[in-house]
Amino acid sequence: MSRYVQEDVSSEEIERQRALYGPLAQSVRELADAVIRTEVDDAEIAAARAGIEAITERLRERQIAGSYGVRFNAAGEGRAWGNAVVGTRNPVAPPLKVHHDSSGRAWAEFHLGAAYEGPPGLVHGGVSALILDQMLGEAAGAGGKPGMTGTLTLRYRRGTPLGELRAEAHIDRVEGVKTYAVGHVADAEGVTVEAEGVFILPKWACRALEKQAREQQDEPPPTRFE
Ligand SMILES: CCCCCCCC/C=C\CCCCCCCC(=O)SCCNC(=O)CCNC(=O)[C@H](O)C(C)(C)COP(=O)(O)OP(=O)(O)OC[C@H]1O[C@@H](n2cnc3c(N)ncnc32)[C@H](O)[C@@H]1OP(=O)(O)O
Repeated sequence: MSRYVQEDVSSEEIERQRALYGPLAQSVRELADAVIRTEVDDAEIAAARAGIEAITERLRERQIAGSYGVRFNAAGEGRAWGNAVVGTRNPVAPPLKVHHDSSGRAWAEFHLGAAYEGPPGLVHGGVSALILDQMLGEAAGAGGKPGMTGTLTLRYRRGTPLGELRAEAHIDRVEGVKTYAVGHVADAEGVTVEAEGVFILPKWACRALEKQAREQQDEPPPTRFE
């Protein structure tokens, strides 16, 4: 089943939901950080666990079947709120607020805390790959050619400290359905991880985009999601 969902919701309703679910996810991020770092006594841990399980049960009373997917409204606004990097509703996502320009550039400033640790005090290499996968994909989408990651190559130049970071990406070149993008993660001292990747507009999406273009004539299809 496709997780690209067309929903008839207004921009106002999207804003209402963002204001509701964004802070909920943020509270759970705080919880994850607190769980890693707490030093309270055993009885407090047991009580906290019971409280958390009760809340989980309340939220489970009504659930989406499956994952959140990507939801579009009639205005072409796309919501990838379950996305592991940018998802407004996903507590696992830092989340990154990605800025774009139409030349195929994407950038974000963000904070990675204790939940993203690999080597002591440093960001897990897989987390850096996760972030760069998204950022290079966002650059490809910003340039008008969204795609699935075909190949992603990383060079870890030095450890990335947990804390305030910046990621950037841009399109290097486009060859048909393949968009080559490059980017990096940096701390205040400079680049820590470099990435290059090829993002491929899948055959099924080519067909969907052609159909959409036929239906909407000159309106460009949505290529970015937040
Ligand atoms: C209504 C609009 C919809 C738009 C939808 C776009 C979706 C993106 C959305 C949102 C962007 C936001 C940002 C997200 C960022 C995160 C992205 C991820 O994490 S993606 C998850 C990880 N990646 C996978 O799971 C891919 C799994 N692989 C596949 O699905 C296919 O293999 C795919 C789509 C990559 C290619 O399949 P084929 O059937 O469409 O095309 P074939 O004919 O095989 O290849 C086309 C060309 O690409 C090359 N190619 C194929 N696979 C390659 C690869 N792995 N590496 C390099 N080149 C590859 C081929 O050699 C061919 O090149 P030649 O035309 O001959 O020059």
